[in-house]
Amino acid sequence: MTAQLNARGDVAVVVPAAGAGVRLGPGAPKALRLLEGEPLLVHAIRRTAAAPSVRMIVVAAPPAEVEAVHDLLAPVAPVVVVAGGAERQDSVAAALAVVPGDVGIVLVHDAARCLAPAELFERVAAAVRDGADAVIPALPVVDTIKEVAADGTVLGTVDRSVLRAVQTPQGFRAGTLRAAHAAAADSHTDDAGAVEKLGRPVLCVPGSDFAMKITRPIDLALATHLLKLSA
Ligand SMILES: Nc1ccn([C@@H]2O[C@H](COP(=O)(O)OP(=O)(O)OP(=O)(O)O)[C@@H](O)[C@H]2O)c(=O)n1
Ligand SMILES: C[C@](O)(CO)[C@H](O)COP(=O)(O)O
Repeated sequence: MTAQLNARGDVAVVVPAAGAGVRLGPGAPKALRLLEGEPLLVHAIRRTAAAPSVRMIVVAAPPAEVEAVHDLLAPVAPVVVVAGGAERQDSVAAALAVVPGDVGIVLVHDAARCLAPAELFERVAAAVRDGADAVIPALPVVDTIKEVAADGTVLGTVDRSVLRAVQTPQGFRAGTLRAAHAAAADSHTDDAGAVEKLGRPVLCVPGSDFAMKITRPIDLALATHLLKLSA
């Protein structure tokens, strides 16, 4: 595997970037849409590659865009590009399959969270290095949360003090992530969810407002502003 960033790094980052971006509206696959003139994926990989612990990056791209993504990212950082799958977890599994066996820590990071700073990668990796099997960045929930029936009737108010909004990069001992993916029978929206199903503990560390996920059109507007703050 030649696409090595920092030979002394102990972390591989898997970047699922094969989603369509349906909630963003019609257009190119989401990772290739532009934020201030550059694709989201370029913003994401630039920040990922700036984290000193990162030895290699594997991107799962839309299958029709593998060559184009390789060419796009070549000037940004050395990366391996594989074809993603139908669901996010299929894309993660495809990228994880090419991570060499001697890499001890794997981080999974959404291309859609393209402004997550290098410090966040380091915080998550450090917590895994310190002994946690699985680590997720998370923020407190700021709204009051209601449980609501299909007809709109409120069933109750949830105690938000025990809730967290979860981000990426999520970090894992490589063996734990491989075992979780191998065992995953049903779909999971994040990789920590698959680890939870193994019965293994998952640890939260503080997240970052800059790691917001670009999902809806308004998120692009918010990210444009955040990009100016982070530049
Ligand atoms: N089959 C898929 C679906 C999603 N992803 C990636 O997983 C991350 C989180 O997914 P999300 O933000 O929900 O992206 P989309 O699936 O593209 O969004 P939508 O549901 O609106 O189509 C994104 O970086 C996306 O590219 C992926 O690699 N492969
Ligand atoms: C992995 C994730 O970004 C953590 O919040 C999220 O679960 C992705 O979910 P999506 O439904 O694919 O956007």
